[in-house]
Amino acid sequence: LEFCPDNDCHGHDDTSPNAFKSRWNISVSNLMQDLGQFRVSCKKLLEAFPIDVVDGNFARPVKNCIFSKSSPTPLKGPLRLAAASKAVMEGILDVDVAVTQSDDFLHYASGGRLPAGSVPLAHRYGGHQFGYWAGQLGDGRAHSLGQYTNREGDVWELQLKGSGRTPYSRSGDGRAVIRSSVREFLCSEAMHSLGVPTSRAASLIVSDEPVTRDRFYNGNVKTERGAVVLRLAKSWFRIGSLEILSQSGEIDLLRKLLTFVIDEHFSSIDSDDPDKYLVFYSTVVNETAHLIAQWMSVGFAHGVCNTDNFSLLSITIDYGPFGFMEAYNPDFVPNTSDDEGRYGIGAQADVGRFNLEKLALALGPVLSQQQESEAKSILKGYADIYLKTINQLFRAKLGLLGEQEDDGYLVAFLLKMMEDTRSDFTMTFRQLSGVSARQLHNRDFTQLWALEDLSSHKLFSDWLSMYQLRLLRQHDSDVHRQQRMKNINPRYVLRNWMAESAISKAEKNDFSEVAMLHHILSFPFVTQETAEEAGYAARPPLWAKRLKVSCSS
Ligand SMILES: Nc1ncnc2c1ncn2[C@@H]1O[C@H](COP(=O)(O)OP(=O)(O)OP(=O)(O)O)[C@@H](O)[C@H]1O
Repeated sequence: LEFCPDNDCHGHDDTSPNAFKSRWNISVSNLMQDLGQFRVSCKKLLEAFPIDVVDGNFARPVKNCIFSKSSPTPLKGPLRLAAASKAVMEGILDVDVAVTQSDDFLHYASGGRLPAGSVPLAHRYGGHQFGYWAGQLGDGRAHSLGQYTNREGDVWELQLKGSGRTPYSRSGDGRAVIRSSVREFLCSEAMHSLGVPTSRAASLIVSDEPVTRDRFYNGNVKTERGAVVLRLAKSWFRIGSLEILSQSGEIDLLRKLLTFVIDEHFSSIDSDDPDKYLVFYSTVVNETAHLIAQWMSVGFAHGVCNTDNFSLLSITIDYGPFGFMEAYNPDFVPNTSDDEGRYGIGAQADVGRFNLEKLALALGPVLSQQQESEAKSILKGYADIYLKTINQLFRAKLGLLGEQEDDGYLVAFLLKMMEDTRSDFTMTFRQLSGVSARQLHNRDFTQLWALEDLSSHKLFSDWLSMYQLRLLRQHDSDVHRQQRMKNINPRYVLRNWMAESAISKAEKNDFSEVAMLHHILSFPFVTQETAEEAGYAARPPLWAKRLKVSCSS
């Protein structure tokens, strides 16, 4: 409810700037209304690191730098604003969201014009992809515009994604299509509202520029259209940012980057501590375990957990072929590109450990032998941190207070029944949040479709008796339990079919459904009339089963 003053918010359809202003009753006096005043700085990044200044965005191997200077290639017009996040524009960038309606904004947010102070940069990184070292990757279609320090004093790094070739584009065209850009815009904002650490998205601009993609890698090449997302994060550095320096023996630069990241983003680490890299490692291990547990608690499968997509700040980055699990299935794979299920939902915690092992290897050259062995012990603790966190999160999802001996069993029992009955992950927890003790007692699940599915399990009554007993033992009011549960079990997540429906309209320049989803998913815990009418909490439509998500973007 962060940005909505109306506690009973049932969604709002009118997303025009005037409607925004009257609805939120905001004062725009201290928000920038003229984009000419918006200023970023690249000073810190330019001063901290050697920069590759070779001119031109031609693909090449790059050495001894962290960034290359690289200018965006403006999207070919006509340009259209497909979506803007008021929360990001006003809450982070101090800019009145009404300016997104201007012609100027279309150019600033798609690479045609640069904000004051910007020296656009492409970041050099590498990574392990699907288990193997892939060598130099880097921002092949993203440009960092610079850092913005907002009124709160928070520093955010702005990036355009889909803004043209860079030295890291390899054989790529530097573009992103509407389909994947709508997904990134909607999902990163939705994840924020779910309380999951993530990059943010300010806007989505679409163009008529033709972009060809072989969507399912089957030779069926189609022309789509290019789009650019203006996105931001406190930092875009990834595990792969360190790996490339370590792999290519650039150890001074590795130290420099580590010092920068620690000084800027890990304020609790003492820069004089001889174990600072180890403390840094331990923090990333801890936070990555938490992040993946949070993904699991909302049924989110990232889809491409390569080390170049794992942030050093442990935020979710790179929204590609992700998916929210519907029917509960620990083997759920959100896309058609991962035949082996390497990045299936149930494999994410293990893949997290694999990536953290690669991080430890990348740190190897700056660690003593003793520290390297301590890093190994730290990684051994990862599983415990993950299990402790996930148990906590799932206990909370069931409304349990404190921790009792059989809680783990109660959760595991429920998940097994969900797997057997293929009950919907999101709605099973959500509907459990809404049932009273009396309804539980009477097994009254009328119109609660996910619970009806679940209760078809032959052991459901046994589980329910255990659950009721557990609730009775915690001497909690029914109302409080339900409220707690409703605040953490979302009613709406970005299901693939919802995104697909909005995308097919956006591809015809109708952005109404993107706006509606964006708004609804900003309040995922609040029942909203528009969302109910759209069927977002109903059983997924049959056509949803035929949908496929590809990695091509
Ligand atoms: N169309 C493209 N043109 C140039 N480079 C590309 C293109 N698509 C992907 N790449 C590059 O391939 C690598 C892997 O792509 P991936 O899809 O994981 O990243 P991304 O979505 O482009 O970027 P990010 O992780 O910043 O969101 C990255 O180095 C990326 O920049």
